[in-house]
Amino acid sequence: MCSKESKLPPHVLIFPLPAQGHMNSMLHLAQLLCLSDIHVTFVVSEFNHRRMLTATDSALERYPGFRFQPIPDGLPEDHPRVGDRMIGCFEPAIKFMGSYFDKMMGEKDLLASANTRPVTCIIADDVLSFAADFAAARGIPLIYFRTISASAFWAFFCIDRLVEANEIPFQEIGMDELVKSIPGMEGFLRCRDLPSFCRVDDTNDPTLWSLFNIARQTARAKAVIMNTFGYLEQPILSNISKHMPRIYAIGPGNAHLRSRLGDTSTPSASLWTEDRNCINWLNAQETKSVIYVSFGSIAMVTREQILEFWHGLVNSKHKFLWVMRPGSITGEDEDQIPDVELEKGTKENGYMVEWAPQEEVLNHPAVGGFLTHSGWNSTLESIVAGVPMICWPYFGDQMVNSRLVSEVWKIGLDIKDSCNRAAIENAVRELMGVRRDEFLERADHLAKMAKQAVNEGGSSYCDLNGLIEYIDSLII
Ligand SMILES: O=c1ccn([C@@H]2O[C@H](COP(=O)(O)OP(=O)(O)O[C@H]3O[C@H](CO)[C@@H](O)[C@H](O)[C@H]3O)[C@@H](O)[C@H]2O)c(=O)[nH]1
Ligand SMILES: C[C@H]1CC[C@@H]2C(C(=O)O)=CO[C@@H](O)[C@@H]21
Repeated sequence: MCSKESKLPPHVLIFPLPAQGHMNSMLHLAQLLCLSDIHVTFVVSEFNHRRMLTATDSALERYPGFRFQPIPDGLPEDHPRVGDRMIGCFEPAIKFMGSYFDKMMGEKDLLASANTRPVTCIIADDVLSFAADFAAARGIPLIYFRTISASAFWAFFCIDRLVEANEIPFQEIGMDELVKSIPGMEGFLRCRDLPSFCRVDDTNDPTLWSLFNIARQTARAKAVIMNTFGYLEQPILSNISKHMPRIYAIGPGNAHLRSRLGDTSTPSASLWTEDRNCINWLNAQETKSVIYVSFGSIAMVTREQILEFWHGLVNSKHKFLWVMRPGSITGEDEDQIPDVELEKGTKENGYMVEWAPQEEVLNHPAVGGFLTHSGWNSTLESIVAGVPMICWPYFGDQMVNSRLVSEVWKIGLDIKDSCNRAAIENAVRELMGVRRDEFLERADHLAKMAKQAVNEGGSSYCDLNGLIEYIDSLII
Protein backbone atom coordinates (compact mmCIF):
# COMPACT_ATOMS: atom_id res chain seq x y z
CA MET A 1 0.00 0.00 0.00
CA CYS A 2 1.39 3.44 -0.90
CA SER A 3 1.73 5.94 1.97
CA LYS A 4 -1.04 8.17 0.55
CA GLU A 5 -3.54 5.31 0.66
CA SER A 6 -2.52 4.36 4.17
CA LYS A 7 -3.70 7.79 5.35
CA LEU A 8 -7.07 7.59 3.65
CA PRO A 9 -10.13 6.88 5.83
CA PRO A 10 -12.10 3.62 5.52
CA HIS A 11 -14.42 3.38 2.52
CA VAL A 12 -17.76 1.70 3.12
CA LEU A 13 -20.10 0.60 0.36
CA ILE A 14 -23.75 0.72 1.47
CA PHE A 15 -26.28 -1.21 -0.59
CA PRO A 16 -29.99 -1.06 0.35
CA LEU A 17 -32.94 -2.70 -1.38
CA PRO A 18 -34.12 0.03 -3.76
CA ALA A 19 -37.28 0.92 -1.80
CA GLN A 20 -38.00 4.09 0.20
CA GLY A 21 -38.29 2.36 3.58
CA HIS A 22 -34.99 0.55 3.13
CA MET A 23 -33.12 3.52 1.67
CA ASN A 24 -34.16 5.93 4.43
CA SER A 25 -32.67 4.05 7.35
CA MET A 26 -29.52 3.09 5.44
CA LEU A 27 -29.04 6.73 4.41
CA HIS A 28 -29.17 7.71 8.07
CA LEU A 29 -26.40 5.21 8.74
CA ALA A 30 -24.44 6.53 5.73
CA GLN A 31 -24.56 10.05 7.14
CA LEU A 32 -23.60 8.89 10.63
CA LEU A 33 -20.51 7.24 9.13
CA CYS A 34 -19.68 10.35 7.06
CA LEU A 35 -19.79 12.41 10.26
CA SER A 36 -17.00 10.15 11.53
CA ASP A 37 -14.95 10.88 8.40
CA ILE A 38 -15.64 7.53 6.78
CA HIS A 39 -16.04 7.58 2.98
CA VAL A 40 -19.37 6.18 1.81
CA THR A 41 -20.48 4.95 -1.60
CA PHE A 42 -24.26 4.49 -1.53
CA VAL A 43 -25.68 2.19 -4.20
CA VAL A 44 -29.03 3.30 -5.55
CA SER A 45 -31.06 2.08 -8.51
CA GLU A 46 -30.91 4.41 -11.53
CA PHE A 47 -34.72 4.52 -11.39
CA ASN A 48 -34.78 5.77 -7.79
CA HIS A 49 -31.82 8.08 -8.32
CA ARG A 50 -33.72 9.91 -11.06
CA ARG A 51 -36.79 10.16 -8.84
CA MET A 52 -34.76 11.42 -5.90
CA LEU A 53 -33.11 14.12 -8.01
CA THR A 54 -36.53 15.27 -9.23
CA ALA A 55 -38.16 15.21 -5.81
CA THR A 56 -35.46 16.58 -3.48
CA ASP A 57 -32.51 18.92 -3.39
CA SER A 58 -29.18 17.16 -3.14
CA ALA A 59 -28.44 18.15 0.46
CA LEU A 60 -26.35 15.01 0.87
CA GLU A 61 -23.56 16.84 -0.93
CA ARG A 62 -22.81 18.52 2.39
CA TYR A 63 -20.73 15.40 3.13
CA PRO A 64 -17.53 15.50 1.07
CA GLY A 65 -16.90 11.75 1.54
CA PHE A 66 -20.38 10.73 0.32
CA ARG A 67 -21.39 9.70 -3.18
CA PHE A 68 -24.23 7.84 -4.86
CA GLN A 69 -23.43 4.96 -7.19
CA PRO A 70 -26.47 4.46 -9.45
CA ILE A 71 -26.92 1.00 -10.99
CA PRO A 72 -29.73 -0.42 -13.15
CA ASP A 73 -32.32 -2.63 -11.43
CA GLY A 74 -33.24 -4.44 -14.65
CA LEU A 75 -36.99 -3.80 -14.22
CA PRO A 76 -39.05 -2.16 -16.97
CA GLU A 77 -39.50 1.60 -16.48
CA ASP A 78 -43.25 1.21 -15.89
CA HIS A 79 -42.88 -1.59 -13.29
CA PRO A 80 -44.90 -0.60 -10.18
CA ARG A 81 -42.26 -1.72 -7.61
CA VAL A 82 -44.95 -1.75 -4.87
CA GLY A 83 -47.60 -4.06 -3.38
CA ASP A 84 -47.88 -7.00 -1.00
CA ARG A 85 -45.93 -9.39 -3.23
CA MET A 86 -43.06 -6.95 -3.13
CA ILE A 87 -40.42 -9.55 -2.36
CA GLY A 88 -41.64 -11.49 -5.42
CA CYS A 89 -41.50 -8.47 -7.67
CA PHE A 90 -38.06 -7.54 -6.36
CA GLU A 91 -36.61 -11.00 -6.93
CA PRO A 92 -35.69 -10.34 -10.59
CA ALA A 93 -34.27 -6.93 -9.62
CA ILE A 94 -32.16 -8.47 -6.84
CA LYS A 95 -30.84 -11.09 -9.25
CA PHE A 96 -30.07 -8.48 -11.90
CA MET A 97 -28.38 -6.09 -9.48
CA GLY A 98 -26.34 -8.96 -8.00
CA SER A 99 -24.69 -9.84 -11.28
CA TYR A 100 -24.31 -6.19 -12.35
CA PHE A 101 -22.68 -5.39 -9.00
CA ASP A 102 -20.23 -8.28 -9.28
CA LYS A 103 -19.12 -7.10 -12.70
CA MET A 104 -18.97 -3.42 -11.70
CA MET A 105 -16.83 -4.07 -8.63
CA GLY A 106 -14.41 -6.18 -10.67
CA GLU A 107 -14.09 -3.62 -13.44
CA LYS A 108 -13.79 -0.60 -11.18
CA ASP A 109 -11.18 -2.08 -8.85
CA LEU A 110 -13.46 -1.94 -5.80
CA LEU A 111 -14.30 1.70 -6.53
CA ALA A 112 -10.83 3.00 -5.68
CA SER A 113 -9.90 6.49 -6.85
CA ALA A 114 -7.11 8.99 -6.22
CA ASN A 115 -8.75 10.15 -2.99
CA THR A 116 -10.68 7.06 -1.96
CA ARG A 117 -9.27 3.70 -0.96
CA PRO A 118 -10.83 0.52 -2.40
CA VAL A 119 -13.96 -0.54 -0.52
CA THR A 120 -12.97 -1.55 3.03
CA CYS A 121 -16.23 -3.30 3.81
CA ILE A 122 -19.77 -3.69 2.49
CA ILE A 123 -22.87 -2.87 4.52
CA ALA A 124 -25.69 -4.53 2.62
CA ASP A 125 -29.41 -4.80 3.17
CA ASP A 126 -30.07 -8.23 4.59
CA VAL A 127 -32.55 -8.89 1.79
CA LEU A 128 -29.62 -8.88 -0.69
CA SER A 129 -28.33 -12.43 -0.25
CA PHE A 130 -25.87 -12.07 -3.14
CA ALA A 131 -23.77 -9.73 -1.00
CA ALA A 132 -22.70 -12.63 1.22
CA ASP A 133 -21.55 -14.67 -1.80
CA PHE A 134 -19.72 -11.69 -3.27
CA ALA A 135 -18.00 -10.89 0.03
CA ALA A 136 -16.96 -14.50 0.58
CA ALA A 137 -15.60 -14.84 -2.97
CA ARG A 138 -13.65 -11.54 -2.85
CA GLY A 139 -12.59 -11.73 0.79
CA ILE A 140 -14.23 -8.40 1.64
CA PRO A 141 -15.77 -8.01 5.11
CA LEU A 142 -19.56 -7.88 5.00
CA ILE A 143 -21.92 -6.37 7.56
CA TYR A 144 -25.65 -6.87 7.14
CA PHE A 145 -28.17 -4.15 7.96
CA ARG A 146 -31.68 -5.21 8.91
CA THR A 147 -34.18 -2.44 8.24
CA ILE A 148 -37.03 -4.08 10.18
CA SER A 149 -37.57 -4.35 13.96
CA ALA A 150 -35.47 -6.86 15.90
CA SER A 151 -38.74 -8.60 16.85
CA ALA A 152 -39.91 -9.00 13.26
CA PHE A 153 -36.45 -10.22 12.27
CA TRP A 154 -36.55 -12.75 15.12
CA ALA A 155 -39.98 -13.98 13.99
CA PHE A 156 -38.59 -14.59 10.46
CA PHE A 157 -35.57 -16.28 12.06
CA CYS A 158 -37.81 -18.73 13.97
CA ILE A 159 -40.00 -19.86 11.04
CA ASP A 160 -38.50 -23.36 11.15
CA ARG A 161 -39.46 -23.72 14.83
CA LEU A 162 -43.00 -22.54 14.06
CA VAL A 163 -43.36 -25.16 11.35
CA GLU A 164 -41.81 -27.92 13.50
CA ALA A 165 -44.21 -27.07 16.34
CA ASN A 166 -47.17 -27.13 13.91
CA GLU A 167 -47.87 -23.48 14.65
CA ILE A 168 -47.73 -22.86 10.89
CA PRO A 169 -50.17 -23.35 9.21
CA PHE A 170 -52.37 -21.91 11.93
CA GLN A 171 -55.88 -22.31 10.54
CA GLU A 172 -56.51 -25.14 12.97
CA ILE A 173 -55.04 -23.46 16.03
CA GLY A 174 -56.84 -20.22 15.32
CA MET A 175 -55.63 -16.73 14.54
CA ASP A 176 -55.95 -15.51 18.13
CA GLU A 177 -53.92 -18.26 19.81
CA LEU A 178 -50.62 -17.22 21.36
CA VAL A 179 -47.54 -18.50 19.55
CA LYS A 180 -45.28 -20.62 21.78
CA SER A 181 -42.18 -21.31 19.73
CA ILE A 182 -40.60 -17.87 19.41
CA PRO A 183 -38.45 -17.33 22.51
CA GLY A 184 -39.18 -14.00 24.17
CA MET A 185 -42.56 -13.49 22.50
CA GLU A 186 -44.61 -16.23 24.15
CA GLY A 187 -46.67 -13.85 26.21
CA PHE A 188 -48.06 -11.57 23.54
CA LEU A 189 -47.60 -12.68 19.93
CA ARG A 190 -50.66 -14.34 18.39
CA CYS A 191 -50.73 -16.29 15.13
CA ARG A 192 -52.44 -13.23 13.65
CA ASP A 193 -49.38 -11.13 14.52
CA LEU A 194 -46.83 -13.28 12.71
CA PRO A 195 -45.35 -11.78 9.52
CA SER A 196 -48.06 -11.99 6.86
CA PHE A 197 -45.96 -14.44 4.84
CA CYS A 198 -46.70 -17.02 7.58
CA ARG A 199 -50.37 -17.04 6.53
CA VAL A 200 -49.94 -20.09 4.30
CA ASP A 201 -51.82 -23.37 3.79
CA ASP A 202 -48.75 -25.20 2.64
CA THR A 203 -45.59 -25.37 4.73
CA ASN A 204 -43.60 -25.70 1.50
CA ASP A 205 -44.56 -22.18 0.47
CA PRO A 206 -41.45 -20.80 -1.32
CA THR A 207 -41.80 -17.20 -0.06
CA LEU A 208 -42.00 -18.42 3.54
CA TRP A 209 -38.70 -20.29 3.19
CA SER A 210 -37.06 -17.60 1.14
CA LEU A 211 -37.67 -15.10 3.97
CA PHE A 212 -36.49 -17.64 6.53
CA ASN A 213 -33.28 -18.21 4.55
CA ILE A 214 -32.71 -14.46 4.27
CA ALA A 215 -32.96 -14.18 8.05
CA ARG A 216 -30.69 -17.16 8.71
CA GLN A 217 -28.00 -16.12 6.26
CA THR A 218 -27.49 -12.92 8.26
CA ALA A 219 -25.10 -14.94 10.40
CA ARG A 220 -22.78 -15.28 7.38
CA ALA A 221 -21.81 -11.63 7.83
CA LYS A 222 -19.16 -10.41 10.25
CA ALA A 223 -21.81 -8.34 12.05
CA VAL A 224 -25.41 -7.19 11.89
CA ILE A 225 -26.68 -3.64 12.37
CA MET A 226 -30.22 -3.12 13.64
CA ASN A 227 -32.25 0.07 13.49
CA THR A 228 -33.58 -0.22 17.04
CA PHE A 229 -32.45 0.55 20.58
CA GLY A 230 -31.84 -1.53 23.67
CA TYR A 231 -34.65 -0.19 25.83
CA LEU A 232 -37.20 -0.94 23.10
CA GLU A 233 -36.31 -4.55 22.23
CA GLN A 234 -33.62 -5.79 24.66
CA PRO A 235 -34.92 -9.33 25.31
CA ILE A 236 -35.19 -10.00 21.59
CA LEU A 237 -31.78 -8.44 20.84
CA SER A 238 -30.30 -10.78 23.46
CA ASN A 239 -31.87 -13.78 21.74
CA ILE A 240 -30.61 -12.68 18.33
CA SER A 241 -27.10 -12.00 19.61
CA LYS A 242 -26.70 -15.69 20.49
CA HIS A 243 -26.72 -16.40 16.75
CA MET A 244 -24.60 -13.51 15.40
CA PRO A 245 -20.88 -12.81 15.67
CA ARG A 246 -21.53 -9.11 16.47
CA ILE A 247 -24.64 -7.00 16.74
CA TYR A 248 -24.92 -3.22 16.75
CA ALA A 249 -28.28 -1.64 17.67
CA ILE A 250 -27.80 1.96 16.60
CA GLY A 251 -31.35 3.25 16.21
CA PRO A 252 -33.54 5.12 15.86
CA GLY A 253 -31.35 6.23 12.95
CA ASN A 254 -33.27 9.48 12.36
CA ALA A 255 -32.93 10.59 15.99
CA HIS A 256 -29.32 9.46 16.13
CA LEU A 257 -28.44 11.51 13.08
CA ARG A 258 -30.25 14.54 14.43
CA SER A 259 -28.46 14.21 17.75
CA ARG A 260 -25.00 13.97 16.16
CA LEU A 261 -25.71 16.73 13.61
CA GLY A 262 -26.87 18.99 16.38
CA ASP A 263 -29.71 20.43 14.31
CA THR A 264 -33.22 19.43 13.38
CA SER A 265 -33.00 19.41 9.59
CA THR A 266 -31.67 16.19 8.13
CA PRO A 267 -31.38 15.81 4.35
CA SER A 268 -34.33 14.03 2.76
CA ALA A 269 -34.07 11.40 0.05
CA SER A 270 -37.74 11.19 -0.86
CA LEU A 271 -38.85 9.53 -4.06
CA TRP A 272 -41.92 11.79 -4.11
CA THR A 273 -42.06 15.58 -3.79
CA GLU A 274 -43.03 16.61 -0.27
CA ASP A 275 -46.05 18.90 -0.18
CA ARG A 276 -45.11 21.50 2.43
CA ASN A 277 -48.51 23.21 2.29
CA CYS A 278 -49.65 20.74 4.92
CA ILE A 279 -47.34 22.45 7.42
CA ASN A 280 -49.22 25.73 6.89
CA TRP A 281 -52.48 23.86 7.42
CA LEU A 282 -51.09 22.25 10.60
CA ASN A 283 -49.95 25.66 11.84
CA ALA A 284 -53.60 26.71 11.94
CA GLN A 285 -54.74 23.71 14.04
CA GLU A 286 -54.95 23.33 17.80
CA THR A 287 -52.34 21.44 19.82
CA LYS A 288 -52.55 17.64 19.44
CA SER A 289 -55.85 17.92 17.59
CA VAL A 290 -54.85 16.25 14.28
CA ILE A 291 -54.49 12.59 13.39
CA TYR A 292 -51.90 12.02 10.66
CA VAL A 293 -52.74 9.21 8.20
CA SER A 294 -50.15 7.50 6.00
CA PHE A 295 -49.57 3.96 4.76
CA GLY A 296 -45.95 4.38 3.67
CA SER A 297 -44.38 3.85 0.28
CA ILE A 298 -45.46 0.31 -0.67
CA ALA A 299 -48.98 -0.41 0.61
CA MET A 300 -51.81 -0.49 -1.92
CA VAL A 301 -55.39 0.01 -0.75
CA THR A 302 -58.66 -0.74 -2.47
CA ARG A 303 -61.25 1.91 -3.19
CA GLU A 304 -63.56 0.22 -0.67
CA GLN A 305 -60.92 0.42 2.05
CA ILE A 306 -60.27 4.09 1.30
CA LEU A 307 -63.96 4.81 1.66
CA GLU A 308 -64.12 3.01 5.03
CA PHE A 309 -61.15 4.99 6.34
CA TRP A 310 -62.59 8.18 4.96
CA HIS A 311 -66.01 7.70 6.55
CA GLY A 312 -64.42 6.61 9.82
CA LEU A 313 -62.20 9.69 9.94
CA VAL A 314 -64.92 12.14 8.96
CA ASN A 315 -67.40 10.57 11.41
CA SER A 316 -64.88 10.75 14.27
CA LYS A 317 -65.06 14.55 13.95
CA HIS A 318 -61.34 14.75 14.64
CA LYS A 319 -59.11 16.69 12.25
CA PHE A 320 -56.96 14.61 9.93
CA LEU A 321 -54.01 15.05 7.57
CA TRP A 322 -53.97 12.21 5.04
CA VAL A 323 -51.22 11.14 2.65
CA MET A 324 -52.81 9.68 -0.49
CA ARG A 325 -49.75 8.48 -2.44
CA PRO A 326 -50.26 8.65 -6.23
CA GLY A 327 -51.03 5.22 -7.67
CA SER A 328 -51.68 3.64 -4.26
CA ILE A 329 -55.34 2.83 -4.89
CA THR A 330 -56.04 -0.47 -6.59
CA GLY A 331 -58.88 -0.60 -9.08
CA GLU A 332 -58.74 3.19 -9.10
CA ASP A 333 -61.79 4.84 -10.61
CA GLU A 334 -61.48 8.53 -9.97
CA ASP A 335 -65.11 9.31 -10.74
CA GLN A 336 -66.34 7.11 -7.98
CA ILE A 337 -64.16 8.23 -5.09
CA PRO A 338 -65.47 11.65 -4.13
CA ASP A 339 -68.77 11.65 -2.38
CA VAL A 340 -70.51 14.89 -1.43
CA GLU A 341 -70.65 14.11 2.31
CA LEU A 342 -67.03 13.07 2.38
CA GLU A 343 -65.84 16.07 0.44
CA LYS A 344 -67.68 18.35 2.82
CA GLY A 345 -66.27 16.48 5.86
CA THR A 346 -62.76 16.70 4.43
CA LYS A 347 -63.03 20.43 3.77
CA GLU A 348 -64.19 20.99 7.34
CA ASN A 349 -61.87 18.59 9.14
CA GLY A 350 -59.17 17.35 6.86
CA TYR A 351 -56.32 18.00 4.48
CA MET A 352 -54.87 15.65 1.87
CA VAL A 353 -51.46 15.55 0.25
CA GLU A 354 -49.70 13.15 -2.10
CA TRP A 355 -46.54 12.99 0.04
CA ALA A 356 -45.71 14.75 3.30
CA PRO A 357 -42.51 15.75 5.11
CA GLN A 358 -43.42 12.98 7.57
CA GLU A 359 -40.88 13.54 10.33
CA GLU A 360 -41.71 17.24 10.44
CA VAL A 361 -45.42 16.42 10.49
CA LEU A 362 -45.04 13.95 13.36
CA ASN A 363 -43.05 16.50 15.35
CA HIS A 364 -45.57 19.29 14.72
CA PRO A 365 -47.38 20.38 17.91
CA ALA A 366 -50.77 20.02 16.20
CA VAL A 367 -50.34 16.27 15.62
CA GLY A 368 -51.75 14.04 18.37
CA GLY A 369 -52.02 10.65 16.67
CA PHE A 370 -50.82 8.59 13.70
CA LEU A 371 -52.95 6.13 11.72
CA THR A 372 -50.17 4.03 10.20
CA HIS A 373 -49.48 0.81 8.31
CA SER A 374 -46.75 0.10 10.92
CA GLY A 375 -43.75 0.15 8.60
CA TRP A 376 -40.70 0.14 10.84
CA ASN A 377 -39.50 3.64 9.89
CA SER A 378 -42.93 5.12 10.53
CA THR A 379 -43.14 3.29 13.85
CA LEU A 380 -39.76 4.57 15.00
CA GLU A 381 -40.45 8.11 13.75
CA SER A 382 -43.69 8.13 15.74
CA ILE A 383 -41.93 6.80 18.84
CA VAL A 384 -39.24 9.49 18.60
CA ALA A 385 -41.91 12.18 18.21
CA GLY A 386 -43.95 10.77 21.14
CA VAL A 387 -47.04 10.30 18.96
CA PRO A 388 -49.47 7.43 19.80
CA MET A 389 -50.54 5.20 16.91
CA ILE A 390 -53.50 3.38 15.42
CA CYS A 391 -51.98 0.48 13.54
CA TRP A 392 -53.46 -0.96 10.39
CA PRO A 393 -50.64 -3.24 9.19
CA TYR A 394 -50.62 -4.11 5.52
CA PHE A 395 -48.09 -6.93 5.17
CA GLY A 396 -44.84 -8.57 6.27
CA ASP A 397 -43.07 -7.32 9.39
CA GLN A 398 -45.81 -4.71 10.02
CA MET A 399 -47.98 -7.41 11.63
CA VAL A 400 -45.41 -7.83 14.40
CA ASN A 401 -44.74 -4.10 14.87
CA SER A 402 -48.40 -3.29 15.39
CA ARG A 403 -48.65 -5.89 18.16
CA LEU A 404 -45.62 -4.39 19.91
CA VAL A 405 -47.25 -0.96 19.76
CA SER A 406 -50.51 -2.13 21.30
CA GLU A 407 -49.48 -4.92 23.71
CA VAL A 408 -45.86 -4.39 24.67
CA TRP A 409 -45.24 -0.65 24.63
CA LYS A 410 -48.97 0.16 24.97
CA ILE A 411 -48.69 3.35 22.96
CA GLY A 412 -51.60 2.74 20.64
CA LEU A 413 -54.23 0.45 19.18
CA ASP A 414 -53.92 -2.40 16.71
CA ILE A 415 -56.83 -2.76 14.28
CA LYS A 416 -55.22 -5.33 12.00
CA ASP A 417 -57.49 -7.41 9.78
CA SER A 418 -60.41 -5.06 10.16
CA CYS A 419 -61.33 -2.16 7.98
CA ASN A 420 -64.78 -0.81 8.63
CA ARG A 421 -65.87 2.73 9.26
CA ALA A 422 -67.30 2.08 12.74
CA ALA A 423 -64.10 0.42 13.99
CA ILE A 424 -62.00 3.25 12.55
CA GLU A 425 -64.22 5.95 14.03
CA ASN A 426 -64.06 4.22 17.46
CA ALA A 427 -60.31 3.80 17.31
CA VAL A 428 -59.78 7.48 16.42
CA ARG A 429 -62.10 8.61 19.22
CA GLU A 430 -60.31 6.33 21.68
CA LEU A 431 -56.80 7.41 20.69
CA MET A 432 -57.51 11.12 20.33
CA GLY A 433 -60.12 11.40 23.10
CA VAL A 434 -61.13 8.78 25.65
CA ARG A 435 -57.65 7.23 26.30
CA ARG A 436 -55.56 10.12 25.00
CA ASP A 437 -53.72 10.94 28.23
CA GLU A 438 -52.67 7.39 29.03
CA PHE A 439 -51.30 6.87 25.51
CA LEU A 440 -49.56 10.23 25.46
CA GLU A 441 -47.91 9.59 28.81
CA ARG A 442 -46.38 6.29 27.67
CA ALA A 443 -45.46 7.66 24.24
CA ASP A 444 -43.74 10.57 25.89
CA HIS A 445 -41.71 8.22 28.11
CA LEU A 446 -40.65 6.08 25.15
CA ALA A 447 -39.64 9.20 23.18
CA LYS A 448 -37.38 10.20 26.08
CA MET A 449 -35.85 6.70 26.15
CA ALA A 450 -35.21 6.86 22.39
CA LYS A 451 -33.43 10.19 22.75
CA GLN A 452 -31.44 8.91 25.71
CA ALA A 453 -30.29 5.92 23.64
CA VAL A 454 -28.80 8.13 20.91
CA ASN A 455 -27.35 10.84 23.11
CA GLU A 456 -23.77 10.64 24.39
CA GLY A 457 -23.35 7.54 26.58
CA GLY A 458 -26.65 5.97 25.46
CA SER A 459 -26.84 2.37 24.20
CA SER A 460 -27.18 3.25 20.50
CA TYR A 461 -24.51 5.94 20.77
CA CYS A 462 -22.08 3.39 22.22
CA ASP A 463 -23.03 0.74 19.65
CA LEU A 464 -22.41 3.19 16.80
CA ASN A 465 -18.99 4.03 18.24
CA GLY A 466 -18.32 0.30 18.48
CA LEU A 467 -19.32 -0.13 14.83
CA ILE A 468 -17.05 2.71 13.74
CA GLU A 469 -14.12 1.23 15.68
CA TYR A 470 -14.84 -2.11 14.09
CA ILE A 471 -14.86 -0.59 10.58
CA ASP A 472 -11.57 1.19 11.35
CA SER A 473 -10.09 -2.13 12.43
CA LEU A 474 -10.89 -3.63 9.02
CA ILE A 475 -8.29 -1.50 7.25
CA ILE A 476 -5.31 -3.71 6.57
O1 LIG B 1 -45.85 11.09 3.01
C1 LIG B 1 -44.89 10.42 3.41
C2 LIG B 1 -45.00 9.05 3.74
C3 LIG B 1 -43.86 8.39 4.18
N1 LIG B 1 -42.68 9.04 4.26
C4 LIG B 1 -41.47 8.32 4.73
O2 LIG B 1 -41.37 7.08 4.06
C5 LIG B 1 -40.83 6.10 4.93
C6 LIG B 1 -41.74 4.91 4.91
O3 LIG B 1 -41.10 3.84 5.55
P1 LIG B 1 -41.90 2.75 6.39
O4 LIG B 1 -42.74 3.39 7.38
O5 LIG B 1 -40.90 1.81 6.95
O6 LIG B 1 -42.85 2.06 5.37
P2 LIG B 1 -42.64 1.35 3.93
O7 LIG B 1 -42.35 2.35 2.95
O8 LIG B 1 -43.83 0.51 3.72
O9 LIG B 1 -41.35 0.42 4.22
C7 LIG B 1 -40.93 -0.89 3.84
O10 LIG B 1 -39.69 -1.03 4.53
C8 LIG B 1 -39.75 -1.03 5.95
C9 LIG B 1 -38.34 -1.19 6.46
O11 LIG B 1 -37.84 -2.39 6.02
C10 LIG B 1 -40.66 -2.15 6.44
O12 LIG B 1 -40.80 -2.08 7.84
C11 LIG B 1 -42.01 -2.05 5.77
O13 LIG B 1 -42.82 -3.14 6.15
C12 LIG B 1 -41.84 -2.04 4.27
O14 LIG B 1 -43.08 -1.95 3.62
C13 LIG B 1 -40.73 6.75 6.31
O15 LIG B 1 -39.39 7.09 6.60
C14 LIG B 1 -41.56 8.01 6.19
O16 LIG B 1 -41.09 9.09 6.95
C15 LIG B 1 -42.58 10.38 3.96
O17 LIG B 1 -41.51 10.98 4.07
N2 LIG B 1 -43.70 11.02 3.54
C1 LIG C 1 -39.97 -7.51 0.52
C2 LIG C 1 -40.43 -7.36 1.92
C3 LIG C 1 -40.42 -8.62 2.69
C4 LIG C 1 -39.19 -8.66 3.47
C5 LIG C 1 -38.62 -7.27 3.41
C6 LIG C 1 -38.49 -6.82 4.74
C7 LIG C 1 -37.40 -7.45 5.49
O1 LIG C 1 -36.36 -6.83 5.64
O2 LIG C 1 -37.55 -8.61 5.90
C8 LIG C 1 -39.30 -5.92 5.24
O3 LIG C 1 -40.31 -5.32 4.56
C9 LIG C 1 -40.25 -5.28 3.19
O4 LIG C 1 -39.73 -4.07 2.84
C10 LIG C 1 -39.48 -6.40 2.55
